Amino acid sequence: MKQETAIRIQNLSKVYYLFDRLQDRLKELLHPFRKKYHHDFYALKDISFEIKKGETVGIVGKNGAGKSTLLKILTGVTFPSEGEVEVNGKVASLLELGAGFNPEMTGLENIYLNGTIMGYTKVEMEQRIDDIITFADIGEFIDQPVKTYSSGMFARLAFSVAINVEPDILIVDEALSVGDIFFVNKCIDKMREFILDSEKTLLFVSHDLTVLRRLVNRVIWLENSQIKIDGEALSVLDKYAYQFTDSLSISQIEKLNIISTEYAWGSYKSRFGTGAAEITEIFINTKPVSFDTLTTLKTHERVEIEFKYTAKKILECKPSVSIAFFNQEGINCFGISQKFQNIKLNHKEEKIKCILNNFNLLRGKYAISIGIWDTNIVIPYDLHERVYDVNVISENNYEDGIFVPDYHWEIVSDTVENKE
Ligand SMILES: Nc1ncnc2c1ncn2[C@@H]1O[C@H](COP(=O)(O)OP(=O)(O)OP(=O)(O)O)[C@@H](O)[C@H]1O
Repeated sequence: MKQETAIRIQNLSKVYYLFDRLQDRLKELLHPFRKKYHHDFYALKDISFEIKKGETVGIVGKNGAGKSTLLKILTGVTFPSEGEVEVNGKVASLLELGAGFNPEMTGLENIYLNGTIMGYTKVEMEQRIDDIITFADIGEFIDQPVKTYSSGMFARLAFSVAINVEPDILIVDEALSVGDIFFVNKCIDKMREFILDSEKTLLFVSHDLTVLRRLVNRVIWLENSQIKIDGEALSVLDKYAYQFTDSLSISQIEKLNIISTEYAWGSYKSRFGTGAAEITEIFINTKPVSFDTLTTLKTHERVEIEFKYTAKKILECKPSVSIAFFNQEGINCFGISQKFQNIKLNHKEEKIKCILNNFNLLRGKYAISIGIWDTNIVIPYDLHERVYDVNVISENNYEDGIFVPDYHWEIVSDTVENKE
């Protein structure tokens, strides 16, 4: 079945008129022969893309790249200078702080105001009001004017309204960054619930690449008002992140390709790299593992992770290898790497083993990434990103959290009982 279009943008540009001096604006307005005093500034230049229903799309780019302008056009807050915009479905948005809210009205009044803007009747909003108030969790402030809210409280209310009005398309612009970690996680869970429905579309702008990795399966990278790359999330995010490493030029970044999509069946699993070397086999505690095995590990036990690799061509550079464990929230619980000065990258198969003497992650599901890289761990040759699933069992019920340090307890007080 052909997926329907949620958003289609064609040759979209947004031009702002910039004036060197304040009075130039007035001079231009009043000039009898319409003399130009401004120069054009393109916040967006000739952007085209299509988003299908059910897609979850992240937008990244440095400050001023044009991300907010794009979302403002999609939500009708501002208009395009050129090009076409087509949006199919009910849109709820969480744009920059304050947008769509009346500061003089209470939180409760603003909920109804937003509902009306979205096309809901008062009765329809009354059916949703309890859910909105419960999720926002801002206590008695719901009856106070929103001008008295902290930025975090404001984001709570705005997100709660946006997610609870059952939109077809949810557009979120960075606003969550002001929320505390608990609220941000709560919002991410809610957005995951939202995108489970294959008809729903999410468009999410963030500078937080970890949050994006957890949420989206496609990323559009904006640079200098244009699309630089539009593609599979993990691949684009990694390329985006690499630009911040001094040692890699943009031309090298362009050469990074997904070498296999063999494992890319979950939104968090992928395999990519330049392909100069390839990991061929992986064993955990001597058992071979693949993308569909689930390995059980026990806290405090010795764990051995072994892998084989071969290089496709002879490389001068000495390789580095890495292993990382991610929990279900996508948090990197630990990552360890090693440079090997004494092995060469050539056609010979090499075997590497990492021994974790006292494995200290606590109960839960984790995904392991394993990679072979250049010496500085900047260019991946073959990176299996969160491919190998493990289930960790912890027998001690008095230990909880993500990991347990190497510890013991001692009684240091000098009481009679203790001396016995
Ligand atoms: N009303 C305006 N008048 C003139 N220039 C504007 C206006 N609004 C935005 N711009 C400019 O357009 C460019 C894109 O701005 P935009 O807010 O879309 O960037 P962004 O990618 O969202 O940045 P950030 O990450 O800082 O939020 C910037 O250079 C900004 O200065």
